[in-house]
Amino acid sequence: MLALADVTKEYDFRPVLANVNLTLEPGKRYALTAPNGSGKTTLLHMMCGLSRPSRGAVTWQGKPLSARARRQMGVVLQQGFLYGDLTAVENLLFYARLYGLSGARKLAQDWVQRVGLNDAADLKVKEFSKGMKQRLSLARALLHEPALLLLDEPYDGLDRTSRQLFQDVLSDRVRSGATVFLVTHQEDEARFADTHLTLQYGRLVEVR
Ligand SMILES: Nc1ncnc2c1ncn2[C@@H]1O[C@H](COP(=O)(O)OP(=O)(O)OP(=O)(O)O)[C@@H](O)[C@H]1O
Repeated sequence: MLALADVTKEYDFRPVLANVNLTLEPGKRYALTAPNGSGKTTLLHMMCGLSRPSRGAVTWQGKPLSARARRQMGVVLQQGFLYGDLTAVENLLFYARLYGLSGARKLAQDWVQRVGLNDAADLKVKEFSKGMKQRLSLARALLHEPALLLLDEPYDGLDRTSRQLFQDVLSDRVRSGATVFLVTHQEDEARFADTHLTLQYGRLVEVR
């Protein structure tokens, strides 16, 4: 599926990532832990096509990242991609229609329930707490059943119940054959991964 070949990223000629090579496999969990400012978000943004490498290539099934490839991905990033003036259900409906999914309303309602937001289904998202927004972002990212899920510190600020919910939903997706790539500051989370990665001086290395 997604592969990075000799990917280097510089900001104003300052290297952040150097010659990163990575090939993701279906049905696997990856965790990336590394200190603040080491380039984790930068890497994730290149993986989902939000930013381009300075050198090297990001490919999907051997071809350059296209809009079609990006439809195979679900992302939970620091920016939630949610509309504050829409309710939880309306947000999911918006994305379901954007993806051209059939049974959009039922799907939106099911996902609101799946992430435990039933009581807040018709509340505007601007009235949501951070944890509620994160739950809705997870639902938004999974609506279209992506083959690859990329998450940037999804557990940040979540209570134990929300965290367990995330873990359950992610495990469920992996069992269905999806790949999960998780950036986290929580080393204990990395234990659940098939592959634990870190960044050292801009290079991606496996933690053994
Ligand atoms: N758009 C940008 N322009 C210039 N420099 C940037 C930009 N984005 C990130 N950087 C720099 O690149 C480096 C890596 O940033 P990045 O956000 O990828 O790190 P991170 O590992 O995700 O950090 P954190 O754990 O704090 O979220 C930092 O030094 C940061 O200042």
